[in-house]
Amino acid sequence: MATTFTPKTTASVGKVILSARNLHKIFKTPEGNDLLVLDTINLDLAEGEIVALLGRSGSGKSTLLRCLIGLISPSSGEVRYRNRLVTGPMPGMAMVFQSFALFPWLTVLENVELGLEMQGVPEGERRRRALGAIDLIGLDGFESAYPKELSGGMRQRVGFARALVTNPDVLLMDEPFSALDVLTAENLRAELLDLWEERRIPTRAILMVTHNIDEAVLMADRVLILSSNPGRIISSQQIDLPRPRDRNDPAFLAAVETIYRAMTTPEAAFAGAAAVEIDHASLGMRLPEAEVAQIIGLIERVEAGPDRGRDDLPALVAEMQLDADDLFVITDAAELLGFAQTREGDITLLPEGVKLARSDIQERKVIFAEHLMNRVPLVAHIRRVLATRPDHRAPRERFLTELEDFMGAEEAARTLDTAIEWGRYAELFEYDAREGRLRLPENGG
Ligand SMILES: Nc1ncnc2c1ncn2[C@@H]1O[C@H](COP(=O)(O)OP(=O)(O)OP(=O)(O)O)[C@@H](O)[C@H]1O
Repeated sequence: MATTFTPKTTASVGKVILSARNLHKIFKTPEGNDLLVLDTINLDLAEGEIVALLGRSGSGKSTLLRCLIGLISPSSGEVRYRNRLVTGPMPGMAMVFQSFALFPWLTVLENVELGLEMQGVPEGERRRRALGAIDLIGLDGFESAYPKELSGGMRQRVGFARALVTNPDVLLMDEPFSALDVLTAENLRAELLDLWEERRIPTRAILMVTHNIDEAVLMADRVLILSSNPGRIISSQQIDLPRPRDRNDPAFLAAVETIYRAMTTPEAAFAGAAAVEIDHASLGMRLPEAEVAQIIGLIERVEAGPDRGRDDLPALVAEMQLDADDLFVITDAAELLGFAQTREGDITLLPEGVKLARSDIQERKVIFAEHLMNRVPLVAHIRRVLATRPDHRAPRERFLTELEDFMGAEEAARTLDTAIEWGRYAELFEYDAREGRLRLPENGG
């Protein structure tokens, strides 16, 4: 990483429109334990700016957007929109969702009108404004179509039209382009930026959640990075590049590298990577959902690469045609397992990673097993429980229930499935998916 992006301090932004002060959000796990998801969030969204919010999966980005727009209340702290306390959805703010969130039984026009219906706008005006929004977002001719007749890109246009029809002062977007194919996403991004630049929409500030570093640098004036477990804002980078931005411009590439660096600090990386002691509390460590084949594939690729054992993450993303976020899941796993380290936007293999890359299949399993037992308390715990049972078997549910003390049900299932995949590969235990039962291997493993 040779070039360094030096953020300029000239932000042509106006007064604060939306702010969060000392915001905390705690969820209850099904077992009734507290899960701190957002910790002391202080955030200002000012007039004239597009802000992108980046963070690992599960860091709390969607939760933060939902608190900001008043869909859920913070556990403590406050959100203010134009200095008024936000206690529920209010006119002036609108949201675009990743999943489009359209009603399948309503036409395009009816879906778009819905935003206004909820605000009590009379029917005639509703129709007029909905047709205007449909026209603005390039959906004319599709007014009477149903969502199932539309492509993903057209559906998301409906999602945008439904938000824009309310003339939002603040637009919040939760990964609005991530479910679209590359070209469609690029096209919609450019159109939204045109509407914004040419002031064809009254929107004065945009906050967008994204997984995509390139997209953040392409669109945003400022990029915020949220850490995981709990989510804290750990970095704010100004992107003062003229628009339209050119991805090949060295300043653009330098900005991308700066964000990669910020995303590979220990705080940004997957929380739990440092928790290696086997105690009950660290059972609650979420595992990055990477498959063994992906972890080993990455390690082999880095070991065989031009720099033998070190590589640049943006270059890997480009070469492997992955989203940065998908790559981070794999690098987080490699880091957690003690095979590699990511710093300053680079991945470097540790000696054990090099050894793994150079070993044959059987040796790899042994190395993997050793690292799992030493560094993943959940795997060691499963082994221990199986070893102490007379029949050396235990249902998956038994561990799931235990994990749900620490995290939400979905997260618990994902973490357990990851531990099972890793442990099976390492031949530490076997799993019968049909019976939902784990057991020690016949030979004791
Ligand atoms: N209603 C809820 N009850 C309990 N836990 C929840 C709830 N909503 C979210 N969580 C938990 O809060 C954490 C943050 O979730 P959130 O969806 O905000 O993350 P995210 O950064 O948006 O993730 P992604 O990028 O994968 O969409 C996760 O651990 C999730 O399981």
